[in-house]
Amino acid sequence: MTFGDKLAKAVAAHGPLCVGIDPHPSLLDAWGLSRTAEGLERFALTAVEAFGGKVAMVKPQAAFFEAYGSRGVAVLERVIADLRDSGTLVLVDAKRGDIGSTMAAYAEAYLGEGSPLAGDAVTLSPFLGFGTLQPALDTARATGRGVFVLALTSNPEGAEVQHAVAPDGRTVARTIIDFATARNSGISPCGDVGLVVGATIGETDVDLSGFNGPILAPGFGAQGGSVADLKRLFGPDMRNVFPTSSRDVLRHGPDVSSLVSAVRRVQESL
Ligand SMILES: O=C(O)c1cc(=O)[nH]c(=O)n1[C@@H]1O[C@H](COP(=O)(O)O)[C@@H](O)[C@H]1O
Repeated sequence: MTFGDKLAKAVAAHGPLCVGIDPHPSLLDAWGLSRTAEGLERFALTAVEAFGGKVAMVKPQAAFFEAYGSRGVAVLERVIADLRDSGTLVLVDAKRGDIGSTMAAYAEAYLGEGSPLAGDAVTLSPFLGFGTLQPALDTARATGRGVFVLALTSNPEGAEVQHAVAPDGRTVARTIIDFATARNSGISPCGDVGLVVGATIGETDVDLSGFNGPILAPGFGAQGGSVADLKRLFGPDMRNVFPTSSRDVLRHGPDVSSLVSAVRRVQESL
């Protein structure tokens, strides 16, 4: 199965929502958990219980696990394994990007067959040059996994880099979109190179109509992005758009049924 096949199956079963597992220290406090690896584990496994098998994709944010060292990384490995067992796609949000030779090692860690940190996809940063991501694109293609490449991020600072104009007259974001479009060309039902386009980017004239891949839309929920923003940015059918929300769902924990209800409400709103 290609990554596009997996996405299509997941969307048909659950709709396009992605939910983030971002164990912010303040959320551990709010859930009555300690800011320790044990607290992290309880938080993350509660989220897995609530979201596994109920949404198309779950996005654990790696840094919140790495903050607890090797024990936190072990929790991330368990989260990835348990979610995959539940049939939910896992997008590991590690935002990797490095020179090509080192990128091959990141590719093996997050996309390699049998790696304990490999989910179904990983987020990548292309700001060392899109070409440096090639080892990850190749590993993803070979293992039926996917990547989501930052293009127009949800944070206000993103524009200073992403709207900058290259000597050929294209913006940096346009260049990234064009590379991703070329890589996905001709693949059905959609390519394995996704883009990250924030729900909060406001008015933009960036044309995504030729892009044949999934789009992750963060900024939806806690950062202010709404369903109306998604429709304005991506059109009414929102084909292959995966809005992702972390805090706005997680704040309903630790009660599993409250978390599930929050997910259901967001799914209905979409
Ligand atoms: O790649 C991402 O996931 C990402 C890209 C981006 O442009 N903006 C963005 O917020 N994210 C991530 O999406 C999540 C948003 O969390 P909430 O604002 O709590 O919904 C965090 O894990 C961010 O790291």
